[in-house]
Amino acid sequence: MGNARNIAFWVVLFLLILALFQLFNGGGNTLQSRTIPYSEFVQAVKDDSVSAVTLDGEQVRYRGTDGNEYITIKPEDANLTQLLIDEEVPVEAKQQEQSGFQTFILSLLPFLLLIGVWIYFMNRMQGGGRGGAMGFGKSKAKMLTEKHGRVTFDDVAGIDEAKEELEEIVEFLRNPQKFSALGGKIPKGALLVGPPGTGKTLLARAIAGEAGVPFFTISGSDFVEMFVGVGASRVRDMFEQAKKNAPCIVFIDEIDAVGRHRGAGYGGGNDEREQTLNQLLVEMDGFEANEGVIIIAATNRRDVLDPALLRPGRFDRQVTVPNPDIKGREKILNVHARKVPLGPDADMRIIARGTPGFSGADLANLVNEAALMAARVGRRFVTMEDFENAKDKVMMGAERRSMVLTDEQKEKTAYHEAGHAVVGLELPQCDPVYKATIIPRGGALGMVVSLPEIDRLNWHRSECEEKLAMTMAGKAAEIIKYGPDNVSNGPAGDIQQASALARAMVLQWGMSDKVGNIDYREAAEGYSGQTAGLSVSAHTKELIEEEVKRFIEEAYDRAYKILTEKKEEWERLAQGLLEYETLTGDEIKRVMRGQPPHVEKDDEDEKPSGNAPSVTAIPKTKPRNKPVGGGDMEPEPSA
Ligand SMILES: Nc1ncnc2c1ncn2[C@@H]1O[C@H](COP(=O)(O)OP(=O)(O)OP(=O)(O)O)[C@@H](O)[C@H]1O
Ligand SMILES: [Zn+2]
Repeated sequence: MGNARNIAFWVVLFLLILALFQLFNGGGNTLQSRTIPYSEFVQAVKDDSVSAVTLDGEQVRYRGTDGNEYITIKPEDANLTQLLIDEEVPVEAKQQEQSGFQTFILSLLPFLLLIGVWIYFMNRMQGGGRGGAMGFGKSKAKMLTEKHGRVTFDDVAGIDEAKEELEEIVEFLRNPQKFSALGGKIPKGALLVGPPGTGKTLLARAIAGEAGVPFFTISGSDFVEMFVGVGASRVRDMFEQAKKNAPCIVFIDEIDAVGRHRGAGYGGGNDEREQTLNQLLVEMDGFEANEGVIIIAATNRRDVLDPALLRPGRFDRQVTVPNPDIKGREKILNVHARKVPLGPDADMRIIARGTPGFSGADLANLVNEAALMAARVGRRFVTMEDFENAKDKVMMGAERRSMVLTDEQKEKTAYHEAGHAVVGLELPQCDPVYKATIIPRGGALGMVVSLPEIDRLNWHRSECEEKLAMTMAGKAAEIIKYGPDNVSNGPAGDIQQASALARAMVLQWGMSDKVGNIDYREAAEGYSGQTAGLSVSAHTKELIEEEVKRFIEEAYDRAYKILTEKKEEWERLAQGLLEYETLTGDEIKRVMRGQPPHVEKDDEDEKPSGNAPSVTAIPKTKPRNKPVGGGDMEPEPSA
């Protein structure tokens, strides 16, 4: 019994009693008027015991100073007007005659109103809203059935291991008797762990869809209420509902909202949350695995969960749902592309290649954006170009064609981006340059995109060095072209990327022989005063700084050298970008050779840029590959 619900109940009851009291008190006034002889009325007027009179033909009503109402009939010969004037008695306008019934209803009005309010309140508390959210003590779980669209394993792609691990649950739900007859141990709960948007909800729904059982969904944060006891009673109610509908699946999203380590709460013990969590534990222990209720919870913070949740008999099965790899991305794209008409050139493999770090939800969004782009220009199918644009939009923000750039800014951007591209193409270990553009997008004035052919998990030092050189090429280009005095803040994004990569090389990956194979990241945090860190000698600190700087400076010099050697090609590419604004990998190569970017169909046999290079994201330390060279900052007025 939710406390809050009780309080509300008593408040409403109190109001009702108050209303009834009022009714019998005040109501009496209008209902009981006493009829008196006219002479008595005249006497009352003279005695000043009349507060006001109402005239209605022969009938005179008046309220006496005693609070009662009287009625009298004026005899024909009496001069009432004169009497009222003499005695200065105010006359009130004649009231609308009301039937007895109307009067009755009217007097009941406040009472009815209160009943209405009361019913509304009780309804809200008991979840009168059909299939919808339930209030206070009731679980807020929403039940999804096949009416809401059936989701099956076919709709979930790219996370095959996770699917396999959950197959067993589907089997069990389809045929609980078979399992219990064999005395097999059925998991009561499974915990899906993984970053946002990787399809945890989808997976849980697919289990329900495959097994053909109802699916209850609730978010951990729905249990968290300010009233003590409400969360716990919601948990209880949720389990009751689930048992009634067994076999079924209960999905608790963001379980960390309730499931945080007890005692390690925010700002010291949170009674309500702990009580809720305890209730959850009690309920999970309280039902038998073969009752057919399976609890699936999702979190991206396994580390904060209370260990009690992970004990056998609770969420003893843990399934990792990672971001998809390149193959997985292709499959997910295909799943979502089923719903849109594709142009003949649309190749999901290439898109998968260009979207490392994208989650399933990001990819779904990408396909949707591409379809919108096609619709906007009135095409009936979605082309590769739409996908490209959608990808750039998702990654970098929308194109800002309307942004006014001076010719000078445009030219500088063109030389800067051409610098990245030329160095990227020159260095063999950089990822292939896929595209260069000087159309502003998001916060960047232009960018060079390079795509790894496969997801890169490890990096050699020489590759890192080449990547650094490509990143620093933008700045080198600006200096060669405009001189050190005229370098802009354009390379700010590059410098940030280069610093992050160089630091990782030195502090984390042991790529500096001088610093050695020691992970100094914690110490580096100490630098910025965040943590005490472990103590590092002043000498080592200097060494680290020196080495980070050396990697970057050497990369810069390398880029500078390449650009001076390849000055002509670079110049041609910059001019080409100024003319065409966006060039693909093949077009870039042609323009650099001094050919027109677009070739006639018949000699288009070149495969997408062979072994050309590029800089891209720093592996693992960066969430998503931002185009290198990309993120060139737009000049900020103040910066
Ligand atoms: N593996 C996948 N296969 C197909 N579609 C996917 C996949 N992963 C995500 N999606 C798409 O992304 C949408 C959102 O995914 P979902 O809500 O299941 O992610 P989630 O992991 O539960 O995220 P969160 O942790 O933010 O709740 C899905 O409805 C689906 O369209
Ligand atoms: Zn740049």
